[in-house]
Amino acid sequence: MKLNRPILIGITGGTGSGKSTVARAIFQSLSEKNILVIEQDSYYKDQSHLSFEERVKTNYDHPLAFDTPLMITHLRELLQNKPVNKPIYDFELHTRKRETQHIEPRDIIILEGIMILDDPVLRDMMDIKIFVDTDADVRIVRRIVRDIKARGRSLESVISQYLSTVRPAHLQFVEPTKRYADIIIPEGGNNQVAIDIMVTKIKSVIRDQLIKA
Ligand SMILES: Nc1ncnc2c1ncn2[C@@H]1O[C@H](COP(=O)(O)OP(=O)(O)O)[C@@H](O)[C@H]1O
Ligand SMILES: O=c1ccn([C@@H]2O[C@H](COP(=O)(O)O)[C@@H](O)[C@H]2O)c(=O)[nH]1
Repeated sequence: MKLNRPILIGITGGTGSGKSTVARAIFQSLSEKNILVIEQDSYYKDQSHLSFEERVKTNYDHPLAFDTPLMITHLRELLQNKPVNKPIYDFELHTRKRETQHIEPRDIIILEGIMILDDPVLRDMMDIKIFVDTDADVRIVRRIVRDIKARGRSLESVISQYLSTVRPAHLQFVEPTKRYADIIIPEGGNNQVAIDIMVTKIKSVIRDQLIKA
């Protein structure tokens, strides 16, 4: 199948809300496997010019922490069926790796991240916008487990970062973008009814694009 142009689906929500889990569930439920998932996290700014101590102090929940112009450029290229070299982010070192990942364009592109509905240019590029809505207490518990297991953090550092930057920035920048979503999915990946509705909608957007092709 080759679509007239690739479809871009945005999935946002707070940290630990289940964005990646929803992206995976949509991928698994679609028989069409020409899908690419891009994490906004890959586009955190390069901080190799800073010392590790300085990098730890960065507010990673502020829109300015991301290299949004580069992400928009890459998404535009993918939507024009061109390949890109995507940055790779190292969460333990808080900076970009030297190597990049070569990504070929696909018919369906899922972009997931905490701040993807904040930028009006990015919003306008999306065919479907999803907000995964999960209570803050559930999200922080999930984040503690994940950050200790997968991102090399201590319990104290996760709690201190959550209270100083993650929580205030969530209320200021992430939560307000809910108003831009086409659909709000409570509880994320285990909400099979919402996943089925999204898959039906994605199939209808694919059909529209096939008719235009
Ligand atoms: N509905 C759920 N029930 C239980 N655990 C979940 C659920 N959704 C996600 N998780 C777990 O919570 C953690 C964060 O989920 P993830 O999808 O990575 O969130 P996000 O991408 O929004 O940060 C992961 O370890 C994941 O396995
Ligand atoms: O160097 C970094 C970069 C980011 N973070 C935190 O990651 C989350 C976003 O990732 P999710 O997968 O959506 O949870 C964000 O809240 C940042 O605080 C970090 O800790 N260090």
